[in-house]
Amino acid sequence: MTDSQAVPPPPTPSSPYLPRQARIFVAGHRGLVGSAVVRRLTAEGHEVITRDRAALDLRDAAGTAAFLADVRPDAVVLAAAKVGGILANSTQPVPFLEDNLRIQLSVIAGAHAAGVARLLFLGSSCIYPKHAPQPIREDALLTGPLEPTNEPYALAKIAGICQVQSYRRQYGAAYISAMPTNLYGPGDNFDLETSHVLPALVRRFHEAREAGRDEVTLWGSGTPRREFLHVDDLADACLTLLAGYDGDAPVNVGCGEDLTIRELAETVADVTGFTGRIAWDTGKPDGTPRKLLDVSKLTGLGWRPRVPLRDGIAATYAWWLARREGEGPADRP
Ligand SMILES: NC(=O)C1=CN([C@@H]2O[C@H](COP(=O)(O)OP(=O)(O)OC[C@H]3O[C@@H](n4cnc5c(N)ncnc54)[C@H](OP(=O)(O)O)[C@@H]3O)[C@@H](O)[C@H]2O)C=CC1
Ligand SMILES: C[C@H]1O[C@H](OP(=O)(O)OP(=O)(O)OC[C@H]2O[C@@H](n3cnc4c(=O)[nH]c(N)nc43)[C@H](O)[C@@H]2O)[C@@H](O)[C@@H](O)C1=O
Repeated sequence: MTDSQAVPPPPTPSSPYLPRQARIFVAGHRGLVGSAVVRRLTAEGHEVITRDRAALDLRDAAGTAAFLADVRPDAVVLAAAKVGGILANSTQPVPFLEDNLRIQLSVIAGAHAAGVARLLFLGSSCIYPKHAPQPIREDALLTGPLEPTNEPYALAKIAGICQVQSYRRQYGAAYISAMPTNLYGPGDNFDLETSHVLPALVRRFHEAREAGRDEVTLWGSGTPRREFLHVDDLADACLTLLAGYDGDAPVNVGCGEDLTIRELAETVADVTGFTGRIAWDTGKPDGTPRKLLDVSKLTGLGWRPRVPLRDGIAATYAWWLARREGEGPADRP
């Protein structure tokens, strides 16, 4: 059990930006982030509106605008996106660029046309330059070249920030952007080809132990540093921002600490009970060397991360095992 499950976060005070009775459309509600945001908003007593992708493809601007005009939510959380780890980003640049641009255009423009007063757009820490000074402040945006493995995705996200800022500037819309670091938790993608590193490691070590293998090969050199935030902490941050932030600049969301991929691997091996050797396939990309976020803007609003990394990994491992036993293959559709 994670800390956040054991002790519920304090209720967010009712705010002019997000009244207690606000009806909120969460785009991407089946994903890692969207499902956590739905849990958190529901716990706060909000009415949450969702649509499955089969009923509404958010790349369809006309369909999305019609849906939003019909439902008229008070607020939108845009957590729908084409998302994946370093390999998926490298091998599928077209949907990482185009799907994300199209989803953002549909949802943000559709929300404004429907009179939606409040919107939170989720970007990613990969928007910052590859060699940005660490920890990375929000004003590092557009100060240098991007990391090539996820440049199409990063450019789509930068366009999303600019779109939000443009609606603020031209129409005075109270739309805002958050830039989360690498996330993990229940609801994550455990497909080894498309996932991020943390769920991939959980699965690799578990399956190696189960099969009695004494070596696991991971990607890259193990030297890049990453910051990992539990998705329940991210959901709390989304509430903090929706209730208390109305600025032009995106706001970083991270835990303020990072570690090497090798250190992460050792922790995950320990949690999953794998005692064999860890090998590194240096033919696979490392990606950006480091992307630790400066989170002083968010902590200045009173938010704090609550889930320690090791506890969060153990809870995520338990979630994946339970889901696997209950529902067959752990991969998402
Ligand atoms: N995971 C991470 O480490 C990080 C994530 N983020 C950001 O957080 C947000 C959410 O990411 P995350 O939850 O991890 O991603 P997931 O892949 O877990 O979830 C994405 C969601 O978007 C939905 N979606 C994708 N395309 C469409 C579409 N065309 N129409 C309708 N729905 C669609 C998916 O639907 P379906 O379930 O049907 O596939 C899914 O529910 C993204 O903006 C991402 O950039 C930022 C930093 C790190
Ligand atoms: C959130 C962020 O996520 C992506 O960036 P990333 O942080 O580089 O992504 P990642 O989690 O996939 O990898 C982190 C590190 O881990 C190493 N690594 C080792 N072994 C495995 C492994 O088995 N799988 C994966 N995926 N990585 C591995 C891997 O080589 C890399 O050095 C962006 O594309 C973009 O989508 C984005 O915004």
